[in-house]
Amino acid sequence: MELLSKQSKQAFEEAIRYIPGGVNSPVRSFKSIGRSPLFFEKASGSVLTDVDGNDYIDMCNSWGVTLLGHAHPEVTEAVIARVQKGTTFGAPTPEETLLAKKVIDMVPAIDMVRFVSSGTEAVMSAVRVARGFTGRTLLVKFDGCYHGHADHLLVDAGSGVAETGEHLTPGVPREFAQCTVSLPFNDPKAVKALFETRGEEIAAVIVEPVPANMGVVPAGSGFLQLLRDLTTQYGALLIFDEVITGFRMSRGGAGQYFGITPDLVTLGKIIGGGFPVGAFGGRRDVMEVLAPLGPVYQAGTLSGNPVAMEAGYHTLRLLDQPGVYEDLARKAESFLGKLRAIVDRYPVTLNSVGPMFTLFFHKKNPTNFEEVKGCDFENFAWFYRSLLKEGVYFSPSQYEANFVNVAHTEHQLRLVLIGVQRALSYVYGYVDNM
Ligand SMILES: Cc1ncc(COP(=O)(O)O)c(C=O)c1O
Ligand SMILES: N[C@H](C=O)CCC(=O)O
Repeated sequence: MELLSKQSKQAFEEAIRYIPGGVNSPVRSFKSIGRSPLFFEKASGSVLTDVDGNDYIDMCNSWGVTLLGHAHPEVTEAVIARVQKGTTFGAPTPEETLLAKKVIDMVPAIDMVRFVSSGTEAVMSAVRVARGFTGRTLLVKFDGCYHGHADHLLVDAGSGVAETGEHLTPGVPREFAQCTVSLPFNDPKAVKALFETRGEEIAAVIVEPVPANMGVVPAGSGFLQLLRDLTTQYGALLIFDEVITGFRMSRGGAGQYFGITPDLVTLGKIIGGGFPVGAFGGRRDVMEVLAPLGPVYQAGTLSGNPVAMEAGYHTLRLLDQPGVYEDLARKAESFLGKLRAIVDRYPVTLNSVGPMFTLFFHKKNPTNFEEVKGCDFENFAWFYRSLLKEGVYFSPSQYEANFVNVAHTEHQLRLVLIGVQRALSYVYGYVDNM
């Protein structure tokens, strides 16, 4: 059965004439899926509607943004009211302090916070702060983790960079990349060896506490604690990149979930309530190096934009109602248990932490980037195309995560399970539905 996507195809043909590859961020091009991308018209709750009028249950959630579901009425109402009063002033507004107080209240590791306009900016700025604070240069990251597209963070990165198969993207000077060391994830020996030889040069270790940009790959027991211990011992900072895990793994993010307090935290996605927002925060003495208080420069015309702040504040306020995280955890556990039972019948594995998950077309649960690279990408693409026909929208790459959100109903999740079951049976039962 063919998915009716005439309007999406036309929209794509038009877009590629004006926008490189027809998209403004590479993974959404469906390059690794082997078909043209869908173009979307609207979304509500957990249902996306494309320009041909097809509905999909959304497990991509705009790459993890829409934890409350799309177009939550209370967030929408607050945003409309704010827009009517002017959308940007390039000057401070009380909304920024309101959101800052909420973030500091929810995330134990954050004493002070600054807002920017994307996750990339948040990470780029946090790394600068770490270098300014320590007076050191070297940044340690992990293969397959993605921290946005700032030059020195694209070394052996996950997400769309992984699809290129390149160690470093062209356009980044080698000299910049030499300021970053990327180590295999879940390899304590490699981390210890680097600290023993270059510990005094290391400004910071940055890690996704639940890596999601090589698909979801959980940290092994004690790995995050080792990073905490070594950074403390050598006077380096520990940065948790919580652009995905923040306000998702728990009220206080992954730091609180794992009981580890980093020096700096980067945030994005959920914090903007669907608008372009990022944030970085952490220890007061570290954050105080920032201009205008201290010497480390960082700025942004639209930073702290009042509409985005309003959306973010109401999103966090709604997430912070009693029982929200408990209900989400219960729902995710029940769904993922059933999903596991389905995929166990195929040469496919499920990695999950909390409400985040990836189906890997691999017989063994991957524990690092090299193992993810061994997946059967052709079968993933076939599965993905089949799943779209079942009305389910996963993140369109083997190197990405999917999310159970607050808005998913039991019925929708049941339909996802049925869709996955049918899509897998097409792939492995060799039933031709193409
Ligand atoms: C962990 C992580 N850090 C940073 C980023 C960069 O965020 P943005 O795409 O908003 O620039 C992303 C996602 O893109 C991410 O998943
Ligand atoms: N993996 C990225 C974010 O988490 C995907 C978003 C993008 O690159 O457009």
